[in-house]
Amino acid sequence: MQAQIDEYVNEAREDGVQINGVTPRVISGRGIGMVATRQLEKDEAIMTIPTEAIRSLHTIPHDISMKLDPDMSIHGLLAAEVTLHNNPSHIWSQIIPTWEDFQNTVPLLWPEALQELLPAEAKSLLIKQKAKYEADWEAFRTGFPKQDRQNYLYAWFLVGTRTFFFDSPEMTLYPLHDRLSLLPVADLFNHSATGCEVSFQDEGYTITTDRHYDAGEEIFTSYGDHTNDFLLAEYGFVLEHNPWDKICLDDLIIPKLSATQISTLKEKGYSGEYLLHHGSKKNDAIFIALRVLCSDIFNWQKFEDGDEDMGSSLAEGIALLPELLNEYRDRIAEAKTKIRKLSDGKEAQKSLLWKRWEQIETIVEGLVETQW
Ligand SMILES: C[S@@+](CC[C@H](N)C(=O)[O-])C[C@H]1O[C@@H](n2cnc3c(N)ncnc32)[C@H](O)[C@@H]1O
Repeated sequence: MQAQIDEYVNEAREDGVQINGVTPRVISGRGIGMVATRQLEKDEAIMTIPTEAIRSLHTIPHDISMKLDPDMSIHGLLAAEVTLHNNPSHIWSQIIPTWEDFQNTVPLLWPEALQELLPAEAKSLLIKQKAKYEADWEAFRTGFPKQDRQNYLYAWFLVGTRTFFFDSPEMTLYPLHDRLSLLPVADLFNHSATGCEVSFQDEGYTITTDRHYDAGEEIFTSYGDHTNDFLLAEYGFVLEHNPWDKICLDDLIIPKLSATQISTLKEKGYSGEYLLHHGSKKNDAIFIALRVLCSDIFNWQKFEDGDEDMGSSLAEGIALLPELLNEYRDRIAEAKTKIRKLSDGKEAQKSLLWKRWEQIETIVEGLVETQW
């Protein structure tokens, strides 16, 4: 594999990519990652990718884009190009994750019985992801009717898990989440909660060290301040230590809300994603939902005017938490029992899901002790 990785790097260098003090290596449990080849100091530019090497909307070949819906997402277009031009003998095809790698880790490719057991945040992300994929697939198969659904899904995931945020002027017509680009070699950085800085200027991208690194250390970028449910649904992994991790209480709170409470919360933009962690603020969606839950009439005007406690509705909302967390403990135990008994699904899939529930259990136990 290292020979293919080296060839991929050499090809990128020919396209103007500059690599300084780092190199890709196979890393146990993480596919390929970037490693320091020497001691690196903070603020060193370890990689530059010139604009000519960036693949995005502007590089989609005309013979592909002309057959596709002009409103198709950039994600969908890049996946179309990867599907149609993916040449198995090309070096990129030899180093990227396989279909089986994705099947093991990415919930969208798991059996439904296992998807049903995802925690609330991951499950709601999965629903959105399915809708996006179906829209892109529909557009792709309309333009290219002979193409295979699985090949497109594979390409769609490759793109989804290895693209960078690209904020060029032509991107302004697209939603933020779809302003995507593919960058050679930079797509081999793995994620950690904090990592090297990725910046974009007119000349291209630069990746700069965020701290000192010793030779041999793995070098990460951060894909964002994501929870482990997000990382699981979007990228197919969870971090062991994730300061951005949160638990989602939607499944416990929403069924307890009346229809009127649900519509009031929706109207005010708090219809879900009731996430809780040690650092949750009193004006986060979860506390607002809890306050609405225990007040007959929630006075939004007073709340929006900054009346923090409004006749102690905050204290009443907080008082609901111990019972909710206890209920969550039962849900966790139930989910773990179901995973253990499930005949569907591969061991790798089940053990990743199990691990996520164990992490949630640890968070819940910590939150039970928290004084709000
Ligand atoms: C941009 S690619 C990074 C390169 C990738 N490891 C490879 O072999 O091609 C993103 C993918 O790498 C893996 N990954 C990234 N960060 C990881 C981490 N901290 N732990 C485990 N897997 C990680 C996940 O499979 C993710 O979807």
